[in-house]
Amino acid sequence: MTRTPFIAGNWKMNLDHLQSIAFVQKLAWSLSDAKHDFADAEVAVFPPFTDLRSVQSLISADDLPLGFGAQDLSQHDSGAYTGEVSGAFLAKLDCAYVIIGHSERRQYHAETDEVVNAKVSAAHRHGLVPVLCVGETAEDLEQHGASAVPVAQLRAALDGVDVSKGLVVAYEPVWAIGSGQAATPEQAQQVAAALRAVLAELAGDELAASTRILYGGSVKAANIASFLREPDVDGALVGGASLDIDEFSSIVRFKKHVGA
Ligand SMILES: O=C(CO)COP(=O)(O)O
Repeated sequence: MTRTPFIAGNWKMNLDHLQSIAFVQKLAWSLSDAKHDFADAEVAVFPPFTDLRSVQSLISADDLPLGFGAQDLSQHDSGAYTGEVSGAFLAKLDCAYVIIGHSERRQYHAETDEVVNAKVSAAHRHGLVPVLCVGETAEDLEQHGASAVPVAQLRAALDGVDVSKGLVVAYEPVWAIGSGQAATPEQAQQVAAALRAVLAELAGDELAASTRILYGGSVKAANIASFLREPDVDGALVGGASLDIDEFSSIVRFKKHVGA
């Protein structure tokens, strides 16, 4: 079973819609000279909601080899939910993906496992592929080891969910996010393998073998190859380094080390 490597850039709350246009143009230019290297990797950006229309127009007008998605969605489809954004609206903007359950949403916006589960279903109702984030805090790591919390979060998020509707899992240890201290490739592999075992149990071996599991947390050009060499790590969810065009395109180029 081959899984196409996936390099995803989570811009978080950075770049307004005008900046996003200049950024995507430069990124596409920077990637174009590496086309032969990344032809079989998938690259996607996750801009703020307000940029999505601009990014969509640019990517479709110039037929750029980039996917895109949103950083969150509402668990509801429409109605009196001030400030929320429906998956239906994201689908209308051609988003392929939506990040769900990022630790910053869990931490600063009190998103529980139940809310994350409802959001995964909402994404599926609208044909969006969730990029489902799970990960342990430093405290969890110390008390329970690396896998326990991510595995529990995955089980809760997928309770009652039909995984065949599409799923990408991102393992992001909270302590590694924005800290400059990435997990070791061995830890990323250990947790990715544990997550894949849960997918096999819930959805069968075939779906587990075809679902991409990303690592996220202080990924940069200097360490991407070490993660992609691990058999169960299929790509990266990149935060800070996705805002630096040279760094992000170097990360994308490193995909050629997969399976090396
Ligand atoms: O949270 C992340 C991606 O979703 C990772 O962020 P950094 O790459 O900045 O550590």
